[in-house]
Amino acid sequence: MSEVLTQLGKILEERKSAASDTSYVASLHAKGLNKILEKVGEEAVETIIAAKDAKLSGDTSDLIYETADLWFHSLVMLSHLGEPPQAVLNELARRFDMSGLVEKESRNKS
Ligand SMILES: N=c1c2ncn([C@@H]3O[C@H](COP(=O)(O)OP(=O)(O)OP(=O)(O)O)[C@@H](O)[C@H]3O)c2ncn1[C@@H]1O[C@H](COP(=O)(O)O)[C@@H](O)[C@H]1O
Repeated sequence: MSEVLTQLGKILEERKSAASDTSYVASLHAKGLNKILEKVGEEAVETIIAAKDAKLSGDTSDLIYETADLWFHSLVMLSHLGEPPQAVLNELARRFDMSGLVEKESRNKS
Protein backbone atom coordinates (compact mmCIF):
# COMPACT_ATOMS: atom_id res chain seq x y z
CA MET A 1 0.00 0.00 0.00
CA SER A 2 2.73 2.49 0.88
CA GLU A 3 4.26 1.97 -2.61
CA VAL A 4 1.36 3.99 -3.97
CA LEU A 5 2.03 6.75 -1.46
CA THR A 6 5.76 6.67 -2.23
CA GLN A 7 5.06 6.97 -5.95
CA LEU A 8 2.50 9.74 -5.43
CA GLY A 9 4.93 11.56 -3.13
CA LYS A 10 7.53 11.57 -5.92
CA ILE A 11 5.00 12.90 -8.44
CA LEU A 12 3.89 15.62 -6.01
CA GLU A 13 7.52 16.66 -5.44
CA GLU A 14 8.10 16.91 -9.21
CA ARG A 15 4.93 18.97 -9.65
CA LYS A 16 6.25 21.69 -7.30
CA SER A 17 8.38 22.94 -10.20
CA ALA A 18 5.91 22.15 -13.01
CA ALA A 19 3.94 24.68 -15.05
CA SER A 20 0.46 25.56 -13.74
CA ASP A 21 -1.17 25.19 -17.13
CA THR A 22 -0.07 21.55 -17.50
CA SER A 23 -0.49 20.32 -13.93
CA TYR A 24 -3.40 20.52 -11.45
CA VAL A 25 -0.99 20.10 -8.52
CA ALA A 26 1.26 22.89 -9.81
CA SER A 27 -1.80 25.12 -10.21
CA LEU A 28 -2.72 24.52 -6.56
CA HIS A 29 0.83 25.42 -5.42
CA ALA A 30 0.67 28.58 -7.53
CA LYS A 31 -2.64 29.59 -5.92
CA GLY A 32 -1.08 29.10 -2.48
CA LEU A 33 -1.78 27.51 0.89
CA ASN A 34 -5.22 29.08 1.42
CA LYS A 35 -6.54 27.57 -1.83
CA ILE A 36 -5.09 24.16 -0.90
CA LEU A 37 -6.69 24.36 2.55
CA GLU A 38 -10.01 25.33 0.93
CA LYS A 39 -9.80 22.14 -1.16
CA VAL A 40 -8.93 20.01 1.91
CA GLY A 41 -11.95 21.46 3.74
CA GLU A 42 -14.23 20.94 0.74
CA GLU A 43 -13.12 17.32 0.30
CA ALA A 44 -13.52 16.64 4.05
CA VAL A 45 -17.14 17.84 3.91
CA GLU A 46 -17.79 15.78 0.75
CA THR A 47 -16.31 12.72 2.49
CA ILE A 48 -18.58 13.19 5.50
CA ILE A 49 -21.66 13.50 3.28
CA ALA A 50 -20.60 10.39 1.32
CA ALA A 51 -20.17 8.44 4.58
CA LYS A 52 -23.68 9.41 5.71
CA ASP A 53 -25.07 8.40 2.29
CA ALA A 54 -23.14 5.10 2.39
CA LYS A 55 -24.68 4.30 5.77
CA LEU A 56 -28.15 4.79 4.30
CA SER A 57 -27.63 3.10 0.92
CA GLY A 58 -24.98 0.48 1.69
CA ASP A 59 -23.08 1.70 -1.39
CA THR A 60 -19.56 2.84 -0.46
CA SER A 61 -18.32 3.73 -3.96
CA ASP A 62 -18.77 7.53 -3.54
CA LEU A 63 -17.19 7.31 -0.08
CA ILE A 64 -14.06 5.66 -1.49
CA TYR A 65 -13.88 8.26 -4.29
CA GLU A 66 -14.26 11.22 -1.90
CA THR A 67 -11.80 9.76 0.62
CA ALA A 68 -9.25 9.46 -2.19
CA ASP A 69 -9.85 13.14 -3.03
CA LEU A 70 -9.38 14.04 0.67
CA TRP A 71 -6.17 12.03 1.04
CA PHE A 72 -4.83 13.45 -2.22
CA HIS A 73 -5.47 17.09 -1.26
CA SER A 74 -4.06 16.46 2.25
CA LEU A 75 -0.86 15.17 0.59
CA VAL A 76 -0.70 18.29 -1.60
CA MET A 77 -1.05 20.39 1.59
CA LEU A 78 1.84 18.51 3.24
CA SER A 79 3.96 18.77 0.10
CA HIS A 80 3.31 22.53 -0.06
CA LEU A 81 4.73 22.74 3.48
CA GLY A 82 7.72 20.52 2.69
CA GLU A 83 6.57 17.21 4.15
CA PRO A 84 6.41 13.89 2.21
CA PRO A 85 3.71 11.20 2.74
CA GLN A 86 6.38 9.15 4.55
CA ALA A 87 6.30 11.63 7.45
CA VAL A 88 2.67 10.67 8.17
CA LEU A 89 3.42 6.94 7.73
CA ASN A 90 6.28 7.29 10.23
CA GLU A 91 3.96 8.94 12.75
CA LEU A 92 1.33 6.21 12.32
CA ALA A 93 4.03 3.52 12.67
CA ARG A 94 5.26 5.21 15.87
CA ARG A 95 1.76 4.80 17.30
CA PHE A 96 1.47 1.04 16.64
CA ASP A 97 2.33 0.06 20.19
CA MET A 98 0.28 2.78 21.80
CA SER A 99 -3.39 2.49 22.65
CA GLY A 100 -5.30 5.65 21.72
CA LEU A 101 -6.81 5.73 25.22
CA VAL A 102 -3.39 5.43 26.92
CA GLU A 103 -1.99 8.18 24.68
CA LYS A 104 -4.92 10.46 25.54
CA GLU A 105 -4.43 9.84 29.27
CA SER A 106 -0.71 10.67 29.03
CA ARG A 107 -1.58 13.98 27.33
CA ASN A 108 -4.12 14.85 30.01
CA LYS A 109 -1.49 14.30 32.76
CA SER A 110 1.13 16.59 31.19
N1 LIG B 1 -4.68 11.79 -7.41
C1 LIG B 1 -4.86 12.84 -8.02
C2 LIG B 1 -6.10 13.54 -7.94
N2 LIG B 1 -7.23 13.28 -7.24
C3 LIG B 1 -8.08 14.28 -7.53
N3 LIG B 1 -7.52 15.16 -8.39
C4 LIG B 1 -8.11 16.37 -8.97
O1 LIG B 1 -8.65 17.14 -7.92
C5 LIG B 1 -9.71 17.90 -8.41
C6 LIG B 1 -10.87 17.67 -7.46
O2 LIG B 1 -11.46 18.84 -7.27
P1 LIG B 1 -12.98 19.07 -7.65
O3 LIG B 1 -13.72 17.81 -7.82
O4 LIG B 1 -13.46 20.02 -6.64
O5 LIG B 1 -12.78 19.67 -9.10
P2 LIG B 1 -12.74 21.15 -9.61
O6 LIG B 1 -14.14 21.66 -9.64
O7 LIG B 1 -12.03 21.07 -10.93
O8 LIG B 1 -11.86 21.99 -8.56
P3 LIG B 1 -11.83 23.57 -8.31
O9 LIG B 1 -11.93 24.27 -9.65
O10 LIG B 1 -12.94 23.87 -7.35
O11 LIG B 1 -10.49 23.80 -7.65
C7 LIG B 1 -10.04 17.43 -9.82
O12 LIG B 1 -9.50 18.31 -10.77
C8 LIG B 1 -9.31 16.08 -9.87
O13 LIG B 1 -8.87 15.73 -11.17
C9 LIG B 1 -6.29 14.73 -8.67
N4 LIG B 1 -5.31 15.26 -9.45
C10 LIG B 1 -4.12 14.59 -9.52
N5 LIG B 1 -3.88 13.41 -8.83
C11 LIG B 1 -2.55 12.77 -8.89
O14 LIG B 1 -1.57 13.77 -9.03
C12 LIG B 1 -0.79 13.50 -10.19
C13 LIG B 1 -0.33 14.82 -10.79
O15 LIG B 1 -1.44 15.51 -11.34
P4 LIG B 1 -1.17 16.78 -12.24
O16 LIG B 1 -0.49 17.78 -11.37
O17 LIG B 1 -2.51 17.29 -12.73
O18 LIG B 1 -0.30 16.34 -13.37
C14 LIG B 1 -1.69 12.68 -11.11
O19 LIG B 1 -0.94 11.89 -11.99
C15 LIG B 1 -2.43 11.81 -10.09
O20 LIG B 1 -1.61 10.73 -9.70
